[in-house]
Amino acid sequence: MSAAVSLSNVTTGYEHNVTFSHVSLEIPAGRFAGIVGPTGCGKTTLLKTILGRQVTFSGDVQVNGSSVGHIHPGAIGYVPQLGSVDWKFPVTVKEVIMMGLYTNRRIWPWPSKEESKRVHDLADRLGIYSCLHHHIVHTSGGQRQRAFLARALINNPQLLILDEPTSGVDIKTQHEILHLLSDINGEGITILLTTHDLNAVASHLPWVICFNHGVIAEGRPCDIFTNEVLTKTYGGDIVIIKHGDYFLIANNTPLHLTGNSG
Ligand SMILES: Nc1ncnc2c1ncn2[C@@H]1O[C@H](COP(=O)(O)OP(=O)(O)OP(=O)(O)O)[C@@H](O)[C@H]1O
Repeated sequence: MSAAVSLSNVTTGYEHNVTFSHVSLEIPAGRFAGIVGPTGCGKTTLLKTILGRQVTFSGDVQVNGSSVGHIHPGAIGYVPQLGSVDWKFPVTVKEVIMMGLYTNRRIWPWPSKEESKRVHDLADRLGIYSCLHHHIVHTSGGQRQRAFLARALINNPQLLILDEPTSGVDIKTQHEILHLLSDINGEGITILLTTHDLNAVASHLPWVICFNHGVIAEGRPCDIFTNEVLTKTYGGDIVIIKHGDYFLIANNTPLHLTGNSG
């Protein structure tokens, strides 16, 4: 497999603070990988580095064999953390999807017939056709995630990057989103996402990268999710419950349930 993403000795951060240094990482084309690690460990910064939106202090970042500064804006689809989106902005689901078309620095703002068809086809495929004309504020977390996924896919990217696509939705919607991403990956699109949900990674993703200001380990979840690696990544308090081929990762902090006895 050729590399969809290649980081060589990359150091980056904000002003004088280094977020990670001398990171080297290769994502082969066609991979479906999840990046996990504690809050503030640099996962979003890593994604922004791959997107070419993060100033690097040193090192080299390549996407599909080209330096990240030289790739076509539509070549990477990006779904940001939806927690950072201003939902009061008056747009419909259809307008959110169409925003993806404007990366092409076009002058004419209206979609062509062919682009309109693409918007409708994608909405249909992602299960949001019926809410295309709904204001985004009136949609559910799962529908918003799908709308932004459609926006990211509208230019037929080879690489799809998602920042916490499973946060803020219920377990069923999480599974649906991960199934959908797995289908999209099956069509040959490389997918890289971040998540805090280790169990979702364990059950849906073929590859995991444990990150904490650098790559701690990477591999198949069944090989990588060990006490040793998770302790190195999170600093402890993680237990892994194994049952046959299945495993469950839990926080070791005792849970004190308060009763209603008053
Ligand atoms: N724009 C910014 N300016 C200054 N520091 C920043 C900025 N964005 C992030 N940081 C800092 O860089 C570090 C890494 O942040 P980053 O958002 O990459 O972590 P993360 O692993 O994605 O966190 P989370 O899981 O909470 O989303 C943190 O210490 C954060 O405070």
